[in-house]
Order: sequence, then structure tokens, then C-alpha cells
Amino acid sequence: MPLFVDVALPVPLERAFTYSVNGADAPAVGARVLVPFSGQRLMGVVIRVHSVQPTDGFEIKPVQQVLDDAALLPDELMKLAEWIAQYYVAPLGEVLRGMLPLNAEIRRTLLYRIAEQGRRVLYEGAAKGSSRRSKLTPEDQNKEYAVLNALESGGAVKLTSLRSSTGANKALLEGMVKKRWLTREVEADERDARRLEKIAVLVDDVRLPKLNDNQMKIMVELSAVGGRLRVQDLRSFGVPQSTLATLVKRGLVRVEEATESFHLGGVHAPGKKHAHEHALNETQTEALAGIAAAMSEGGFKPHLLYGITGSGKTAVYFAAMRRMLDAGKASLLLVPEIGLTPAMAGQMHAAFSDEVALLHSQLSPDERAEQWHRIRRGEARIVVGTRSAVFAPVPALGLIIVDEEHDGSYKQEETPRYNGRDVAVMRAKLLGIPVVLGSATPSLESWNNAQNGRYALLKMEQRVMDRPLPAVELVDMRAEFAQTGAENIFSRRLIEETQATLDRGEQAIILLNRRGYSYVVMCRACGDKIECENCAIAMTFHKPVVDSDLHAEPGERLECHYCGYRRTVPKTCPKCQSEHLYYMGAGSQQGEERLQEIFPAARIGRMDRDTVRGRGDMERLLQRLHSGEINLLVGTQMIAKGHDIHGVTTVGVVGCDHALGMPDFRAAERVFQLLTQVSGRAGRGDLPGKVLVQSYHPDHYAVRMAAEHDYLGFARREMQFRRPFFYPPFGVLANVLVQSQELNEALAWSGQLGRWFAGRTVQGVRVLGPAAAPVARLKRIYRFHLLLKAQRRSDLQAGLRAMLQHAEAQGIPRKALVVDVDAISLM
Ligand SMILES: Nc1ncnc2c1ncn2[C@@H]1O[C@H](COP(=O)(O)OP(=O)(O)OP(=O)(O)O)[C@@H](O)[C@H]1O
Ligand SMILES: [Zn+2]
Repeated sequence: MPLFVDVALPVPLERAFTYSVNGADAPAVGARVLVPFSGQRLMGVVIRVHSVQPTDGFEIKPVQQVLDDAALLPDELMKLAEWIAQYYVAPLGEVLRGMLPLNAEIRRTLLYRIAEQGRRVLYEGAAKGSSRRSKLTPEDQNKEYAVLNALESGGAVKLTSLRSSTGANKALLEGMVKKRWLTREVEADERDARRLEKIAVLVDDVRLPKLNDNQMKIMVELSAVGGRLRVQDLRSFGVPQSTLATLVKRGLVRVEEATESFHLGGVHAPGKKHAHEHALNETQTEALAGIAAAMSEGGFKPHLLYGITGSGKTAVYFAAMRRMLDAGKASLLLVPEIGLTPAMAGQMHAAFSDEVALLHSQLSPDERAEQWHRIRRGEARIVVGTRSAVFAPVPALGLIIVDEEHDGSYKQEETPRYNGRDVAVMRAKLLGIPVVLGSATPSLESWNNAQNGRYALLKMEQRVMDRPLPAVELVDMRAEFAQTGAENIFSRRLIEETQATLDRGEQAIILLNRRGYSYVVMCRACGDKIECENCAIAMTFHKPVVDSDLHAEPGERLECHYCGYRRTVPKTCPKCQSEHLYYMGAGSQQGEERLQEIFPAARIGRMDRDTVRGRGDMERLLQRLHSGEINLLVGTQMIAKGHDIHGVTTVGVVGCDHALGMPDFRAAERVFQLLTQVSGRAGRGDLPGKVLVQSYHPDHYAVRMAAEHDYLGFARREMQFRRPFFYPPFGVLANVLVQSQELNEALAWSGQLGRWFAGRTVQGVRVLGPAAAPVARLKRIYRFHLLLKAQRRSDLQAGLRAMLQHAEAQGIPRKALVVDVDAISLM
């Protein structure tokens, strides 16, 4: 009879915790339980059931509630979680939390109780009156006493009822907890996350009567997104609620209730075929044959599908997934963060209708939980999603595909810091199924695996319909400056070509990979840049815009793109009070303004994180581009990703050079990828494309080889650079961040670790640093780092674990250390 369970909890500790089952039936391994943990009730996953009395002397508490009758996670995913914990040196409980997007099923309630200290304050304070030494206002002090009074009986009282009875807010209560006047408890309980949502649906085939502006707005929004939208989303357009009711009354719109609310109509250009409607050409057929062979053979087989931009990779993915479905099996398609565009969603629905489940970052917790259960019940056998969809509990999974496998958004930048692409390969291995990584610009890690035979290489080196790749022209900005004597954003060649494109009735897009107006504000007197209060980062100047209808931005401001901090624009330098502030570096907002001046007749749109903020924003922009309403699009790297807009014949690239100077060994690879991907947006329709790349380093191999569409040449060259330094793929690395709000601590702790490494040989591991991180302060936290390199992964992992043990023995708090295995960002 098992008496104990070991539970993995979402806390930053590399161990499980033992609880008793108290005579009840033991929960299954893989089931969720609620357990007490340092004054809170936490949700964890059972990882072992046993009857071994723990001997570490801690009091064993009982499990409070068992949430699942059986394992919620199949064995396969439990194994995957263990692998991630091991590989990324991350606590298993935190890995499991990321795998189970079911927080919505837990209701958390905050409760407060009076503490000894609080009681003393209450009685003494009552005798002496309020304290003059307190930093609080007299009102807040009064509220504190009201709270102490309300809690005097000793029971635990909910935050919500304290708030209404005393007027105290959460901040005030937390302040009292800090002073040890109160204690706080967290209660967790099950709740039903499934709930119906109201969706406005456009009624087909009705003649439009005369409508007022607000009514028109709703009709336009609805048709722009394909006829369905959550009522909740309509509210954000600032239209009174009664307007929708009027439209319903007039029979133009109906309101439905549904549990699944991510219904994308999909953006689709008239006359353009969906990916699955094309008969595959020869190149595509060959690639599919390679995948199909692996599917019928069975067993783990990784493939790298190197297919140039516009070669029609999507249609190959669809065909492979269709075959799987015909064989009764499910497929998982991972796409980058920005890749799950409405266009992709629309195509998925067109091809697979109800079999599709979409998992993406804009789902609410409830929607996520709903999708998760739907997938687990086997109701959706085509699962498409961003990074964490790699954990989707798909039964009978037969194939995994990772689109744009090189994309940085597959890397999670918080614990567990896994790479979705690499986890996909591991999951396929555990399941014994084929996996396909696709890209026009494969990461060097994957390319190397293909070169040394670990991955099968499939190539698609032709665009569909024998369309040519665009001609790329490099514009040397040094010569441009010498000839014009002016620091212009856009070169004469780019202006000329853009004008010609617009004159021919075609479309152009221009990449300006920084958002905002000017990305540096510098003082000409003292030379200082205005930095964020919280981060060692120059602040970006933003102008206000009142965009046609939806977004009214606040006034002129400086903004930190790392922490979001905003401030008004100072008239004088904060350091030396000089009035000579100088705005440098053009962002996309300034680009748009300048383009409007140069091409007054152009219909310009902008795509960056300031204009693409909510659900539907991207969709609307793309729709306007497809319809031709926009003929000139400017934007950040968002515009480079996967879009298939047939009218675009000209692409311009402005200021991608600065990325070459980043302190990161992948700088050249990133520039090559971005240039290749953005160039790939040109000439995807009947007309050939043309690309102009403005550069201050036109001779740099990344720039030159991107212009020549020479991925193979670039990969060869880049490998030569990495080999002698043992950079990936010739070695493995981990970045260890040491961080603290106190500069002294961050400095001392990183020094301690550095000395520890220097004082011994850690088998097979070389250590660089410690040094200040390139972003030395972020969100008020000081950051130092060490870079660990090894040729064998086992050495790296052992080295990291030994380091963590040493840190623990030295009293360096675990949360001060961020271990990033296979780090993508070294900033
Ligand atoms: N066999 C085919 N014949 C004609 N057109 C096709 C064929 N297959 C796909 N297409 C079309 O070719 C275009 C490009 O396909 P797709 O978007 O899949 O390219 P891709 O390889 O993913 O490129 P990128 O890497 O740039 O995203 C799409 O419009 C698609 O509908
Ligand atoms: Zn900041």
C-alpha cells in the first residue's frame, strides 16, 4: 500500500517534494494534485508513488486535493519533461508547469491573517494613536488599523472582503505582510474553465441598408476578419454596445455562443489558391516522397527541408499531414511566434476544417485550457501552434513539422529555457516518428546535422512556377553619403525604384528594423545618451500618432523597449542641462513619415509592434495589403516573415548593418537570415521581384552572400569562422547570468563563480568571463555573465550542476542565477 507521493512543484528548486496520501487511494503518476507549500497551496504533478518513509526529518504533510483520476500527461510527455529538466538544467516542476496550460482551471484566492506583530501594533497603537514615523499618509495609516481591527479575531479573511470592508488595496496589505503585521495565504481550488463566449457573426447575403458611422465600423471590422469576431473584441473599437444590438435587430449580424473562440476567417486574396489546392510540382513531389518514405517505414527520422523562399514548403507540409490523417494519425506543425498569421490559419481551416486546433500566444487562459482538452480527447488531429504547442497532448501523433526552424522565437527566454525545435526533435525520437525541420535559411546547427548525416537533407531549390528569385542590388551608403553630402534614410536608388514600382501599379515593402521615431537621443554638449531609469539602454523617441481609426497613441515620449518605461521628452539634457539634444537613428515611424513626404500619393501602411498590438491588427494590415489598399508597407522584421503577397515586386532594406556589430557570434547569421527572408517577399506572383539593400558594409560576406542568394556559400564561410572557436555547431555553450538588484551582490557572486572555475579544471569546459552582460542593467537588475563552452554536452551539463552546487554551498541564491543552455540571446 503506497503511502507517499513525490510531487514536482513549480518552484526554482531542483528536487521533488514528498507528501503523504493519508489512507486515501494514491493518485496516479502524472496526475495533478494540490499540496501545501510554504504557506501556499500549489499545484504540482505526481512523479512517483512509493512507501519509503523520508528520512530528512521534515514534517510530511498530506496531499490536499487530487485533481485528476488518471495521469493527465501521457508517459511520453512525462519522459520528455524529464529530458528537458536534465538537458536544460531546469527544475522538473517548472518544466511540467509549462507543459500544462491549465492555470485557468485553478482559482487562486488570497487570504490574510493577523500576526503577533500586528496584534502588538493594534494594542499599542490604540493606546498611542497613529505613528508619526510612518511613511504612509494618515488615511493609509487609518486603513491599516481598520485592517488590523477587522482581522483581530484571528481568522483568515479574503482579500476581496477586506478591500470592501476597509478600503485597503492589495499594495497596502502586501506592505503590512512585509512589516510582518499580517501573514498571507493562497488558496487554490478547482474551477470550470470552460465557458461560452459570445461571437458576432456577419449574416451572409443581405443587402446593406443605410448605416451610421458606428454601425459601419462594426460591419467593416467583421468583414475584414472574415465574418466572425468575439463580441468582447468588438468593444475595443470604441463603439457603444447598443450599436451591435441594433445590427442584430436589423438582421445584419447574429450573435452565437461558442466554446472555441479563435475562429479566423483567414486573409485571402481573391483568385489566389490555398496551399492544398495546388497539384505539387516535381520539386515538391520529391520532397514529399522523402517524408512519405520515412512515414511508411516508421521509426524516428529527422529531416531538414532546405527550401528557398517561395519554393512552396507549406504545400508539402499540408500534403504530408493529409497523408498522416488518411492513415488515421495526427500531425503537429510548429510555426514561429509571428508565423501563425491569419493567412496560415485560414489555409489550415480550408484544408482540414474541424480537425484543426490552433495554439498561439493570444489565447486567453480559458481558451488555452479548452483547446488542450480538445486535443487530448483526440478531436483535433491537426495541431498548429507556436513554441509551447510542442507539448500538445496529441494522441496517435505520427509526424512533427517545424516551419522556419531557424527562428529565434522557438527559444523560450524564461525557465525552462528550452528550444521548441530541439524539443520537437526529442519528442519525435521518444515517439519513434519522423520530424521535418523546414527553412530557407536553416540554422547552422541543423545544417551541420544534415551535413554529417544525422538529419536527412531534402532540398527545394526552385521557386514554384519557375519564378525567379529577385535580383538584389546593393546600395553602398558610404558612396551615397559622399555624393549627396546628406544623411538620408532612403537612397536615391531606393526612391527611384519605389516610385517606378508605384507608378506601375505594383507594391513595395521597406524594412526598417527599429520601431519608434529615433532610437537614440544624444546630448551634443556632453555626449551622453538618454538612458532608461531601469535599464542600461538608450531610450527611443516616439511621436504621437492618431492612426486612422483604432489606435490613438499618447503624446511625444521616450520609451524603453526593454522594460516599457515611458517618460516625457526633456527640453534639456538630464545630465548637463544643455539644450542641444540630438535625435539619431531612424525607426519605422520616422520612415513612414519620410515616405509620406517623398511619395504623397502612396497608400502607406506600417507594420511593427506599435501598430500590431492586438488580435486582428496583423490581419487587417495584411488584408489591406492583399486588396491593394496599401501599396507601400514599411515595418520591422515582422514584414519579413513568411508573408505571401503576390503584388509585392520591390523590397527595400534600410539599416540592417548595425546588427552586424552586435556582440554575439550569431550576428552574421542573423543578418544573413533577415536579408534572405525579406528579399524572399519580392516577386512571389506573376511579376519578377527586385530588392535594394542599403548597406555601409556591402563587402561583408553575410550581406554579399545574401544578395547572391547563396545559402550554401554562407554556411560554408560561417562554419570556417566558428570552428576554431568551438562555437556551435562545433561545440555547445551555456550562458550563466548572475543577477541582483544590488550591484555589489551581482559583482561578488559572479566573481565567486569565476574564481571557482579558475581554481580547478572542470572536465571539458572552458569559461569566458565573468563580465558585465552587454545589457548590464535590466529592469533595475544588475547583470553579469559567464559563458561556458564545451565539446561534449555531458561535460557542459556536469559543469553547470557542479557550479550550481558550489553556488548553493556559498549561499548564492538560486534565483540570482539564470542558466541558459544553448543560449540564443547573449545580451
Ligand atoms: N505547386 C504549386 N504550383 C503553384 N503555386 C504553388 C504551388 N505550391 C505552392 N504554391 C504557391 O506558392 C506560394 C509560395 O508558397 P509558400 O508560401 O509555401 O512558400 P514557402 O516555401 O513557405 O516560402 P517562404 O520560405 O518564403 O515562406 C504560395 O502562394 C502557394 O500557394
Ligand atoms: Zn528600461
